[in-house]
Amino acid sequence: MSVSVSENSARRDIDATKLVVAQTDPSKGSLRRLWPQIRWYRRAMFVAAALSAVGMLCDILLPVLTARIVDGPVAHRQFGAIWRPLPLVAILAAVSTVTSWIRRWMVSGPASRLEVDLRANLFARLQILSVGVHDGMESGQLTSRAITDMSTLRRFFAAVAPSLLSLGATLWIGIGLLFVFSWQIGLVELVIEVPLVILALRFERGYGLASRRAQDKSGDLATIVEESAQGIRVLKAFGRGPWFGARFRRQSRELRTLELAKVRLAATLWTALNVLSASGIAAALAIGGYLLAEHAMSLGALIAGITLTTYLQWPIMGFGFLLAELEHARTAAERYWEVIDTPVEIVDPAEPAARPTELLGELCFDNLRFRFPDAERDLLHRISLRLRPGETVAVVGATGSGKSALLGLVPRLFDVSEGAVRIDDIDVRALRLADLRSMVSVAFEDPVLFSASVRENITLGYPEATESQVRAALEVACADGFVDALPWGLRTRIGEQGLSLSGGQRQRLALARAVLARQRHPGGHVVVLDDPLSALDVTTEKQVQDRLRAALSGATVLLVAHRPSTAAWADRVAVLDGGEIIADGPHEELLDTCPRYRELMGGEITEGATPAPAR
Ligand SMILES: Nc1ncnc2c1ncn2[C@@H]1O[C@H](COP(=O)(O)OP(=O)(O)OP(=O)(O)O)[C@@H](O)[C@H]1O
Repeated sequence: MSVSVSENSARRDIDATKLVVAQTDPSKGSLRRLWPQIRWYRRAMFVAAALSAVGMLCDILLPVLTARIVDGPVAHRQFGAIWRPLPLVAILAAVSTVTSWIRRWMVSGPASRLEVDLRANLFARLQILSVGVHDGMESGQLTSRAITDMSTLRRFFAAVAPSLLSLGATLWIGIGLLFVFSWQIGLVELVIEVPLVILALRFERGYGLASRRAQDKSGDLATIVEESAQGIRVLKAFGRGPWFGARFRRQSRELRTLELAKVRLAATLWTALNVLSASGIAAALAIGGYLLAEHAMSLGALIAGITLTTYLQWPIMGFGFLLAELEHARTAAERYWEVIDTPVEIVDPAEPAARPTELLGELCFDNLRFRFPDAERDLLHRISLRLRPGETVAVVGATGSGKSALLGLVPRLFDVSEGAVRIDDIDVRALRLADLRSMVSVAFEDPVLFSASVRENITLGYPEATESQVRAALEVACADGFVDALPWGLRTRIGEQGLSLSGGQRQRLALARAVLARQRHPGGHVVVLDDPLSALDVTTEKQVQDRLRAALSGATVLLVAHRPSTAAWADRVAVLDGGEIIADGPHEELLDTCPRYRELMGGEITEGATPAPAR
């Protein structure tokens, strides 16, 4: 795969992500850390909260008007005057309805944009995280973070956060009004707030934990679905569909248990809130009835007090629902930050070296040592190898000897632990990643294709390639024949990971992609090929090799070879054994002089083949 993709946009995204991390303080709560990122959205959120509060206030003022009517025209039997406050009642009802509509309409656009922005941020971060970090991440977890968690955050900022703000305001204004009508009823409602706050705090802790477990589990479930879709051939061939199905059912049942635990917690809270608000209404009725009997309260005030207490039932109950949503959002934000906070190990240097104006393509591995971050010992050590500009060198070694890792050091998929990889005498770590990757084209043994057209897949490293350049690259990879035979030729969309193509066809498209990326830089260029012809039959391999030689003329090529035919094609072969290069020379010469090489090339077995030593 060529890695010189959309360099400018990648650079922009990287910078944007750095900014996000710099602006946030990891010691703060996960939702509070989003505050600087949603600066542009805050106004919409506060306006939405204000509109929501206005709507609720209108609803609260209705009982006040009712009290006026009862204590005024009704008490004084002036029935003709009853109609006078009615337009005001209609206006309050209309304002409540209209503000609710405007709030939804106004906030939906910005909230969706916020979701898109956060998702883009997450994706940009994933793009710059190193291959090693990706190796340790489950694809389903990433999918659920990028899709479900971001939707949860949108819902939170669009509806939950404004409602929480307005609900708090409504509760306090409602209680204040209650005090106006009757301090006794107001006091009852105020006392109810104390257990409410205690309940909310306890619920928050328990529900937050349950919500985190459930969201993680749903990521695990997504991973199983993705793995089963990608590995459907293996599962069918080995008849292991039922086994995978049982795994899926087990995880589903675990998710159900976690979700039920959440429901139980929420149900307990809602029941407690119900009891609290019903107790409030009962107490208000008892106190109000007593005061009315004692002539210490008017009938209008009693009606207003009871209606207000009943109305405040909704904010109290709604509080429970909003708290649950708040916990979902907090968990979603936590999972978002986990990705954003993952350290980026492979980054641009602070002061990058200039890209050589005329690249010669000399590639040098300078006494390097390499160990995977989570590994206990070095995979490669004392590696020194120099490729002259335009030279083709094959790396041959036993399976697992570190050939792919060695190749991955060139475009900085991994970084050396010691020593250096240099191109034209410049340490690859001194170059901007985008510059480096535009100087290096890569094709892997396991070709990755995307669910896009054949053309889009091939031009990944050179989107502006002309039709004739694309055709030339296809011809080099001997892929023109089968591509022409596809229903829509180059425009044919291939399935996810190119699964509708054979292994050899996919490999040839990946090779065409690397060849095309090389054409973008006609001068010196470095091409890294990780055994890209392994799935081809011998005749096609020979044909591709002949064409590759012409197409890659002038480029420095480092390739992994397993077969003698591929090794013989190179100018020189480096034999990797026990983490070191034990021999280096032309294929024929090494066959004569290096027993280990003979063995690797399928000759006689020699004694003392060395595994990578412990370091
Ligand atoms: N991200 C990683 N973290 C730790 N170890 C890894 C990682 N990736 C690969 N390895 C290990 O490093 C060793 C070398 O892997 P590498 O893919 O470079 O071998 P290779 O020589 O290319 O093998 P093959 O010929 O089978 O493709 C293997 O033992 C592998 O398990």
